[in-house]
Amino acid sequence: MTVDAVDYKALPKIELHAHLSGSISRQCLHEVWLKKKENGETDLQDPLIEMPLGKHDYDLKTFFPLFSSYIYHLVSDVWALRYTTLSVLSDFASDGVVYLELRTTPRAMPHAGLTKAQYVSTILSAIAEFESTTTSALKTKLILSVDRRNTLPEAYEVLALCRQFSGQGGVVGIDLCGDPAKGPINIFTPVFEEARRTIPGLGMTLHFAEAEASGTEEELLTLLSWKPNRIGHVIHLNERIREKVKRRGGMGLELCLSCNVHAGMVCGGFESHHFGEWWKVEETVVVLSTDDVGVFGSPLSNEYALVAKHFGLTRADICSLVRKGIDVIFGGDEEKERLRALMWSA
Ligand SMILES: CNc1ncnc2c1ncn2[C@@H]1O[C@H](COP(=O)(O)O)[C@@H](O)[C@H]1O
Repeated sequence: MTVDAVDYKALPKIELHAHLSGSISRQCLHEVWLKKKENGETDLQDPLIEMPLGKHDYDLKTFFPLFSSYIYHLVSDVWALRYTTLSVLSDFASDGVVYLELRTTPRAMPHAGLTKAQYVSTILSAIAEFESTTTSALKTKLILSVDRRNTLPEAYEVLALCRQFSGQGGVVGIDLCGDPAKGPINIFTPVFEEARRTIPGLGMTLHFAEAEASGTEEELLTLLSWKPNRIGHVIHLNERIREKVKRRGGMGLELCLSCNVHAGMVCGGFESHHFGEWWKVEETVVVLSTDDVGVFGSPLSNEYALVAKHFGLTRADICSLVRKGIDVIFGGDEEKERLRALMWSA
């Protein structure tokens, strides 16, 4: 059978690197805007004008302000948070995602009287609502992100929320994300070390070598010293760091092709993407991810189609790639069993 015969949407897939606010479709943002406009609650421009359909070429300079100066002003109350979360879940489910680890930076919404803990519990309630009211196979867990722009006390707040909502609560991991031009990140060492030491079963994933500025050997050695289970993007690393990543054994690599290509984070287009270098490396586990499907416009099914096209993966390669990802999820052994039963073996 040729690779063209794979139905990438129907292929049961796992998504491990998706930022909640960046995964909201423009149509959904437009619906939120319409309601706020009707209620006289916003002066913002229509999302379909601010972020026209088909525009995906945000680079690292234009990308981060999109959140702080636009999306966060639209998703600014419990109603919008619940509405957009349900829409994101529904989009992943319709794309054939059966297991999702959604990540988000806890955000208080003072005008709506929402604390960071209520932000997290609103999202967890939306996940529970989605799972109890649809027939979809999608199961979703949450990862809480520390932003590189955070202060140390803010990072400790994220840690406290991980503690509060981990276990049966639905939070399965902690992340470091945000603008790679901001730093240094070594101020967060005690937070991530404490997460590792004191919250049993909490996974750790870190944005790693995303840009030249965040790819210094000093930063990458610090990040590796926190002992992450997974790292994201993995672009600007030298041979020594590459060897260390391999030597760690079983490290998950969350690779986001469309994001990296559209944002100009890699040179040479899809066929030069470092997926080509990593996917056959036995010591690591590559997991294709969307990062911000609302911004970059490529659903996970398309990411699989892209690697098949640009790197010649066969149907068997695709099935084995997607199944291998199960080993590095944070959702526990029972979930791994469910996924092994669901995933196609070839
Ligand atoms: C290029 N890829 C990326 N690199 C680093 N951080 C990223 C990111 N994509 C998204 N974020 C982080 O996620 C936040 C939005 O989602 P949440 O409000 O947390 O759900 C952004 O503000 C940014 O800090």
